[in-house]
Amino acid sequence: MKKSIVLIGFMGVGKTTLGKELARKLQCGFLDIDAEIEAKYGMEAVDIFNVYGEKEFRKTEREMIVDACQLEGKVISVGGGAFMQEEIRKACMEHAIVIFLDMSFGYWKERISLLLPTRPVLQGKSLEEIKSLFDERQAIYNEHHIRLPIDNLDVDAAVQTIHDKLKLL
Ligand SMILES: Nc1ncnc2c1ncn2[C@@H]1O[C@H](COP(=O)(O)OP(=O)(O)O)[C@@H](O)[C@H]1O
Ligand SMILES: O=C(O)C1=C[C@@H](OP(=O)(O)O)[C@@H](O)[C@H](O)C1
Ligand SMILES: [Mg+2]
Repeated sequence: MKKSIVLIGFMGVGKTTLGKELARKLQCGFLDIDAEIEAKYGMEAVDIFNVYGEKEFRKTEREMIVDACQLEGKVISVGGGAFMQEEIRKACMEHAIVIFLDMSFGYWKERISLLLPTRPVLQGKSLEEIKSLFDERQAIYNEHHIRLPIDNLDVDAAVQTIHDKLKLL
């Protein structure tokens, strides 16, 4: 596998979880950009947003992803907001294989309580506001090479399906 694989999709759809397992199955390296950003600042994303602001988080996210997506043979999970930046979308689409993990809102909202404490972007928002954000973000995920509908798929099934789709490329 020469090109790296970049997993995109809304917060909490399983990019980090599946990325780790996919890398294990493909026997290649795994990079989670949020974990890299958190390691750089020595704090969690919620605190980076509070202390340095979202603008700084997005700048670091952009620099790291533009570099990482040009590496060979890695599975890379990016944050759900990364594709809002055109520079990131362009670099990933050019250099990597972009896989969109596509979950319906009905299914996603069952996961919300798991996500609230660690996702700064969700904090202080009503369910309607989160639904609007979810709908807005779907447009930015339209740029991808492979779409994986992910409702009802457990981690093993999702990894197997991605593996099968990659073989067809
Ligand atoms: N296929 C799945 N089935 C059930 N729960 C999942 C699945 N994938 C992820 N999760 C759970 O959902 C939450 C968010 O997963 P995570 O991988 O962090 O998503 P993301 O990186 O897209 O934000 C975690 O608590 C994780 O354990
Ligand atoms: O959607 C977003 O704007 C964000 C998603 C998060 O990553 P996950 O998609 O892995 O939760 C993380 O990058 C940060 O909290 C911002
Ligand atoms: Mg993640």
